[in-house]
Amino acid sequence: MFIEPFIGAKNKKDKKGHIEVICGSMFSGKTEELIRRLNRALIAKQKVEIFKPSIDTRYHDLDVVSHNENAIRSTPVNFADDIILLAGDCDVVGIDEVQFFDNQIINVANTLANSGKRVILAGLDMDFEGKAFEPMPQLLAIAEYVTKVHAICMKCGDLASYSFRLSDTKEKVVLGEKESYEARCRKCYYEDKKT
Ligand SMILES: Nc1ncnc2c1ncn2[C@@H]1O[C@H](COP(=O)(O)OP(=O)(O)O)[C@@H](O)[C@H]1O
Ligand SMILES: Cc1cn([C@H]2C[C@H](O)[C@@H](COP(=O)(O)O)O2)c(=O)[nH]c1=O
Ligand SMILES: [Zn+2]
Repeated sequence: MFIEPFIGAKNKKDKKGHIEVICGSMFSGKTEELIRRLNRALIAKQKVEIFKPSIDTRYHDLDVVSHNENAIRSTPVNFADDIILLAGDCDVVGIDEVQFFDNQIINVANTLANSGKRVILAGLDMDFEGKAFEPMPQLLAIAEYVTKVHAICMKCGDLASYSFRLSDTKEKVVLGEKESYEARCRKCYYEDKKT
């Protein structure tokens, strides 16, 4: 379990910001872990703002919702830069589904952290083809703290780090849930991967 480097106790005016990234496959618990950290910051009476890309309306227009229906209120944004304007004077910024932002999210994360905020980003590290999901590799590079979480392989029950797409669609962005994707371990993912 991730132990927060500091939470509410530090003197606000000389607080240093930093970036945390939570990554992994679909169903690996990224959103649950994001919600857990944000709820703990709220308990510590920190001012928290949460964002998600407006493209992601799978469960709810406003809430960030995990696959097991944990939820936290968020602000959907069209562009990464909107987050700078909307974050205001908060202490903690949480962003879910970061893989759906363009590379400007890297500058946004740095700007927020450099202004003293704790920035927590959650998203897919790989797409359905088993390739890096930009801009995640760059976010991993600039983060002070990285957590990779794992799902359970739907074929063999081992730990899973791949998101296997059940349909033949080749577009990179296809929103979906259990009807469209399965968490798989390396072996089970490559056994059935379409070339
Ligand atoms: N194959 C799976 N492996 C692990 N958890 C799964 C799986 N399929 C469904 N779940 C559910 O998904 C939850 C995690 O959901 P969530 O935090 O939204 O994941 P992510 O954001 O990584 O997609 C788990 O607590 C569990 O209830
Ligand atoms: C692998 C992969 C996934 N997606 C989509 C499918 C879901 O809508 C989200 C991921 O959600 P989660 O919270 O991580 O379960 O991304 C996609 O568009 N392209 C892909 O390659
Ligand atoms: Zn497997």
